[in-house]
Amino acid sequence: MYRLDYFQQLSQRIGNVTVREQYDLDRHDERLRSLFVLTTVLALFYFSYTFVDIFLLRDVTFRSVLLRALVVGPITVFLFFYYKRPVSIRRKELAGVLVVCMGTVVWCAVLLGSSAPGVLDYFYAGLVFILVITIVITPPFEYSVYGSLFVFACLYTTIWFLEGVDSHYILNHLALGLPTFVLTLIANYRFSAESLRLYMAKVHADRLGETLSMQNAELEKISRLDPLTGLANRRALVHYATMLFKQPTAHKRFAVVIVDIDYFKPFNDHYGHAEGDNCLQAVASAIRSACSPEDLVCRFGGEEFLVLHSDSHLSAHGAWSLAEHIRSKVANLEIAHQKSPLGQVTISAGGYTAPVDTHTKLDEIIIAADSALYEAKREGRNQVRISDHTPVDVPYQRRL
Ligand SMILES: Nc1nc2c(ncn2[C@@H]2O[C@H](COP(=O)(O)OP(=O)(O)OP(=O)(O)O)[C@@H](O)[C@H]2O)c(=O)[nH]1
Repeated sequence: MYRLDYFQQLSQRIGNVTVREQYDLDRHDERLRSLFVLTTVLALFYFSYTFVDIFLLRDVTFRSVLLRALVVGPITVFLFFYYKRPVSIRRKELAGVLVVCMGTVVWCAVLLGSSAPGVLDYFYAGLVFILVITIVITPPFEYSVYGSLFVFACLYTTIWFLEGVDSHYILNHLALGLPTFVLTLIANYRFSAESLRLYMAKVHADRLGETLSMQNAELEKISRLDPLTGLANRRALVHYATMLFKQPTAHKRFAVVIVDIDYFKPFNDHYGHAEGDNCLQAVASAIRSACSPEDLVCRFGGEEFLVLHSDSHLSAHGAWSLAEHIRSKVANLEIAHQKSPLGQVTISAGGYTAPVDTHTKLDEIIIAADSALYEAKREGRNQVRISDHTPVDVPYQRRL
């Protein structure tokens, strides 16, 4: 039996646990809910049959009431309490099957003492116990097999002791009992295997979903990074600025500083493109180290960088200090540049500072900061300028 596909699948592993353990854990609540409902319905049926006993088997009425009330009743109550205990759903289902087996024994015991003529017709109802164990409760397949085997054995042992039974009756009974036993077990297997297949499909879909969302997060991260310098790119800048300006905190200010490497074309022409790339990387990390971790530092263009800094007490002087700090960090790299009148790689920086406002437009701020940068370039490079003009006044415009 344990070679069946269903069991092989159950013994596979999902991470540290087996499929069986995970399946039981994940579907505990759903299976328990249906156990509660089914047990209630079955108990109602079972106990209402006391009236059938009274009507059909008058000679065993007392026995019927006594056994149901003193044996099956307390066991059923106990079963409901057991369902609430923190044990695996498999055990609860097994407990359900055991109670049905117990109910069968009691039912057979009631019938055994009767000499009423209707008992032989009534005995056919015993097959319902098999239906309950295989199809109604649909416990795990193995419990279904053991449970229905027990019920089958119990019924066909009892049958010999009923009054008025002959071999024709037993054969007739078997003609219905045997197919019921086998076919309902097959139905249980198909149901169990199909539920497991659907569950596994869901597990795979969930896993795929997790992998995809991790990959998406990774792609999202990559799509916001400049591959050469590892800094944020323009896309990240737009995202960050949108978030910053969307929720202005009272009295919060911001500064944008645009940093441009001086005489970078001659550097590239003289030292080559690869050396130009190394220089860009070194300048990028110098800028990053001059800023705080909360600042957005992005590669804005070829040899241009942009810093977006926000601070409640930021003044034009604060923005100037930040830009100046960046300038000196780059100067301290002391990267030789024979084609620059300054003899080494330097930067010029232009900044703009203003209060954070929902009406702030990133392109207007950049125009203002760029205007300051233009001034720093014009005045000899390797220096910083900060503007706090309204951006519309600026004479120099650039594309974003
Ligand atoms: N190595 C390298 N060079 C780049 C990259 N992106 C842009 N550049 C170069 O950067 C140079 C920019 O030169 P310009 O805009 O003329 O500016 P500049 O020579 O620095 O002059 P000023 O800014 O006025 O001091 C060009 O030669 C571009 O080819 C890059 O990713 N790697």
